[in-house]
Amino acid sequence: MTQLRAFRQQSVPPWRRAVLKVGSSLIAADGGGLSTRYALGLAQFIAACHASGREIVLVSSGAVAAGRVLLKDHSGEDTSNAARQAMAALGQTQTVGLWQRLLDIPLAQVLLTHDDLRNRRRYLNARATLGELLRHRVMPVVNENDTVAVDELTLGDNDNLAAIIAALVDADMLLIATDIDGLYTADPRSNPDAEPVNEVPELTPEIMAMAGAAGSSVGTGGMRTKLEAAEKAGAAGIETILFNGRDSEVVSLLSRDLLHGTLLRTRATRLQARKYWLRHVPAVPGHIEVDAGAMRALSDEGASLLPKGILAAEGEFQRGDMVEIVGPGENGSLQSFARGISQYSAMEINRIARSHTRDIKTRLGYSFGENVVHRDDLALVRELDLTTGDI
Ligand SMILES: Nc1ncnc2c1ncn2[C@@H]1O[C@H](COP(=O)(O)OP(=O)(O)O)[C@@H](O)[C@H]1O
Ligand SMILES: N[C@@H](CCC(=O)OP(=O)(O)O)C(=O)O
Repeated sequence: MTQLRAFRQQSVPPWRRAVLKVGSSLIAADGGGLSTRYALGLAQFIAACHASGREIVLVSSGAVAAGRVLLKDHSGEDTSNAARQAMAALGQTQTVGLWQRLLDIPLAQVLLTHDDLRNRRRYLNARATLGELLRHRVMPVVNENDTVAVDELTLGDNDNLAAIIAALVDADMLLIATDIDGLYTADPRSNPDAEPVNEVPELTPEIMAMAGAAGSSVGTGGMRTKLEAAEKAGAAGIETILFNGRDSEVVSLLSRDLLHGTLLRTRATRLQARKYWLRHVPAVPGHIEVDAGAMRALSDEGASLLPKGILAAEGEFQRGDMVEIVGPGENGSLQSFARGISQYSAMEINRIARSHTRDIKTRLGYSFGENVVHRDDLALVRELDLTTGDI
């Protein structure tokens, strides 16, 4: 490749929690299995972030590339799904092992499929688990659950998964480390005149058209899936950074919040995006009725809804459903003043209504946490009226 124009230096917007996606092209050199060559610099970056109190969820590819080398004698050039899935299963332990060797931080393996995240109950469970891990300062290392996710394995799309995880954990930033300096106006491997794109204020069809396929033999999605990921993250109000994880100087500057790469901005703020989403997810028939104290706490104090203030649940909704929250209105009537995602089904709520949070476990035999509706999953009707939806 001829010498391309360099990316200029710019500041990284402030962040505290980020999802870092590391592609196969970084932890598995072409065809040679796993290598610490580039992973080491990225691990140092992670360690520096961790030491400064920041939180990172690592989405690491590389399982297939790692497993391929180990299965070589058996599979040869076998590219059937089953063979690739076997490679992924074999390579996954190696991938997490590699990160654990390089990092003095406890790591937790999390394998997910897109299907898991489309299912609202599993989505809540995954969110709770990741939240709990981060609270304990453990770094989750996420990959697709390739054993069951044939679609993902065919498409090889950890970029999009990373964006969904970023929204799931309410990250401030999506960091995508790859084998190229950033986005160019065209794939530089076939267009030597391609120009660097330092900043994308908004993802337009013209920008999307710049993306080509994967450049290396181990990478799968190419620039296209990275831009799709940025679009998804952007819709959740999260900005994306693309940078070259092979360039030790670039990685080390990133620890000092200096970027040589592409910053993909979003016009939506996280709050706007969340309220927009809360407004547009259809509510199921049914509601949670709360007392005047809970209504005040939710409306005026920004509190989450606890069982103590709940009088009853109506309808047959399930954990993860969006429901109306009603409280005392004029002349003894009920007034709908908020909507939110319920952590408990209607049946469960009726068993824990009026009780103290510490009694949830005794009453149900299990607990999904103290909040029946978490503040982040709740929007007041008056806020929804103010939201224009124009984001
Ligand atoms: N417009 C573009 N700008 C930069 N890279 C591009 C572009 N279009 C296609 N690419 C290719 O995308 C590759 C990165 O994607 P990929 O190989 O899937 O990496 P990873 O394993 O990190 O996911 C680059 O090496 C490059 O060849
Ligand atoms: N889940 C698979 C591949 C996922 C994938 O998206 O790969 P990449 O394009 O290198 O990020 C693996 O770990 O090998």
